[in-house]
Amino acid sequence: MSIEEKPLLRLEGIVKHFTSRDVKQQAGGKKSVAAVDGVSLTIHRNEIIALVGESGSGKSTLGRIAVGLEVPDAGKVIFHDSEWSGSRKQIPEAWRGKRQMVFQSPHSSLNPRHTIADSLAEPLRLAGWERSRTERRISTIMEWLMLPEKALERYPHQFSGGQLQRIAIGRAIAAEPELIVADEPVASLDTSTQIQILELFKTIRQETSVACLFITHGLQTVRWLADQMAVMKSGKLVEVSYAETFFSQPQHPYSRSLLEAVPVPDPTRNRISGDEEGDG
Ligand SMILES: Nc1ncnc2c1ncn2[C@@H]1O[C@H](COP(=O)(O)OP(=O)(O)OP(=O)(O)O)[C@@H](O)[C@H]1O
Repeated sequence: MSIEEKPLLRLEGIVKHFTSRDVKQQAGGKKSVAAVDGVSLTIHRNEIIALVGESGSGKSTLGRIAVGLEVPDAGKVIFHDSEWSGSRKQIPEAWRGKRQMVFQSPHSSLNPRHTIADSLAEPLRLAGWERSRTERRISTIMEWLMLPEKALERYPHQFSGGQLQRIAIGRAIAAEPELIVADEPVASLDTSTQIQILELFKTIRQETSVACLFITHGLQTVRWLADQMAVMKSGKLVEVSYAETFFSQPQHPYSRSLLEAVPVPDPTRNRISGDEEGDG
């Protein structure tokens, strides 16, 4: 895979504070925690960056800022050549639908009363796609998800957790976004199901030019998926390295401690073939 030189998204000096209720009560005044504290990060088309770090280090907040779900207190979000640092209402119209989020729970993005066909078609309808193009796109996505066409008429409760997460990812990529932020998309799944989701991200990368910021606690999860590893600690980015370098020669002491704490198996030895969940 070749990564184009021109950045797709640049985060520059991003700062985000939250007022902590606990701190406020203890100190009797208004205090805040810096969830993100001066972070700059660049992502290119077709690139997968894994964002790792301990719980509370600011990964989700940075991801939410990258897709426009959270407004930074300071810093700039630059998408292609246009820049945003204001309120959510001021997000440039041309950015609409170009950045999508995948959440840990697929239930956050799938309506239990909608069929899978409706859930996949909705973003395309909002983007103004015509019917025949919509149908072709949905067929393609179902192939990537490895689900049969007949699954389109079913409802979320008729699928396993892993299948639902694949469908939620399919919905996120349906209208051809340029960036996906996936926030712990495999955290609640068993190992073989996790591998299926990671395989799906690989397929999406092969078939499209979408970039992905993949937030995870699990270093072993992203070893064979990520191009770059970005490591957050206490709201700051302490290392951004190519994955190969990161796993062989981590630069920052915190990266080394993360690697020491987690066994990193060779995923090719655990790879499964086929879909253990059947066709739903
Ligand atoms: N809406 C909010 N209101 C108040 N504090 C928040 C809010 N969102 C995040 N925080 C705080 O900001 C800090 C960073 O949180 P964030 O969820 O971004 O970290 P994280 O690295 O994604 O953690 P995790 O891996 O546990 O999801 C934490 O101290 C968290 O409690």
